[in-house]
Amino acid sequence: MTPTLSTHPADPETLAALAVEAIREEALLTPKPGLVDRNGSGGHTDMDVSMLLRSADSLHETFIRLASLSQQDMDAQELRDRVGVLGRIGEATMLDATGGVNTHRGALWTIGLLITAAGRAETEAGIFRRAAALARTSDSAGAPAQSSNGQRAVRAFGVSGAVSEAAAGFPHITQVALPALRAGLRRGDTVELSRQRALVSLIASVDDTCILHRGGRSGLRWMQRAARRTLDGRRFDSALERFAHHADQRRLSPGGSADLLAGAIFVNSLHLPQTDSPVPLLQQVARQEALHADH
Ligand SMILES: CC(C)(COP(=O)(O)OP(=O)(O)OC[C@H]1O[C@@H](n2cnc3c(N)ncnc32)[C@H](O[C@H]2O[C@H](COP(=O)(O)OP(=O)(O)OP(=O)(O)O)[C@@H](O)[C@H]2O)[C@@H]1O)[C@@H](O)C(=O)NCCC(=O)NCCS
Ligand SMILES: Nc1ncnc2[nH]cnc12
Repeated sequence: MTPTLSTHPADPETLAALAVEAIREEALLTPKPGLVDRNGSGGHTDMDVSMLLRSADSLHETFIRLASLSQQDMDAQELRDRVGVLGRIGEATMLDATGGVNTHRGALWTIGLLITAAGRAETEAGIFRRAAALARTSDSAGAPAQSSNGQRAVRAFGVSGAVSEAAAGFPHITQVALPALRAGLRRGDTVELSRQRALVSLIASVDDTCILHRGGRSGLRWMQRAARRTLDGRRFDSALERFAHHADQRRLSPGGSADLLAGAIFVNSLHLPQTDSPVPLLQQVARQEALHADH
């Protein structure tokens, strides 16, 4: 059963359970273009859905420890350094759980920053602001020693990758994924359909270094145009199936968009007020009701 958030500031256990659940829900969402889902391995040869679920579960302890940081007093630099230490332990634990396959490095980065921020922030805007400030603070341990596919793509194509997305306050979550997700739910679409539309909206606009690494600039252009056509077409569900089929065949995988979708699902599950203005009493009551109605 999906965990519920009954108090705020939230307790680390609940936040961690919601974070793991968000990553599991992204993995299970089917169909998805190029990504691992319940239908198969998409454009990948070294992962399947059970590996993704195992990887998500392996991050639970790291998320508890990240969320707990906000309960301790420390300055911004110490907080960033401790997040870095926990993040690297989390990456090693994930790689241990997957036999060395990079399943969720990006998800750990994105949700790791968001969960650290969520331990203290009382609004959604506050979470993104705190997470961005954390991402902009350099880690005293320095940059990761090993050059990644993502870093190579950032250098080769001059795009902004996972680090810049976070430093800018996750604009693709706040301005693309969350609005698409919520518009779908408001229209009465199913949760699954709303998440699929949010994912395809992300694919249409993110400079995803996973796609660039596999397919170069032309691969990214093809994915973004196919995503746009899928959103604009009349039958979203059949267009999505065709998109998924062709992306799988081309082995173009939007791993960055998948991680940002998981981040959006996580933040949405917190049911926090979206802005910093004082929360009207009625809204507080509505939030409590929403939390209880969800489960
Ligand atoms: C700072 C870190 C993020 C590491 O820095 P790095 O520069 O190495 O990061 P990147 O590689 O650039 O990005 C990391 C992952 O972020 C996802 N991503 C890609 N594009 C975007 C984007 N535009 N916005 C947001 N996120 C994005 C992506 O993750 C997914 O892809 C992974 C699979 O990719 P890959 O390894 O290339 O695998 P394959 O395609 O399968 O390879 P082949 O088979 O073809 O060889 C998968 O994990 C998805 O999650 C990027 O990979 C950060 O990690 C770091 O500093 N860590 C240190 C600890 C720390 O401070 N942590 C703090 C928070 S806990
Ligand atoms: N569903 C998925 N398939 C492949 N890589 C991913 N990274 C995060 N989620 C993923």
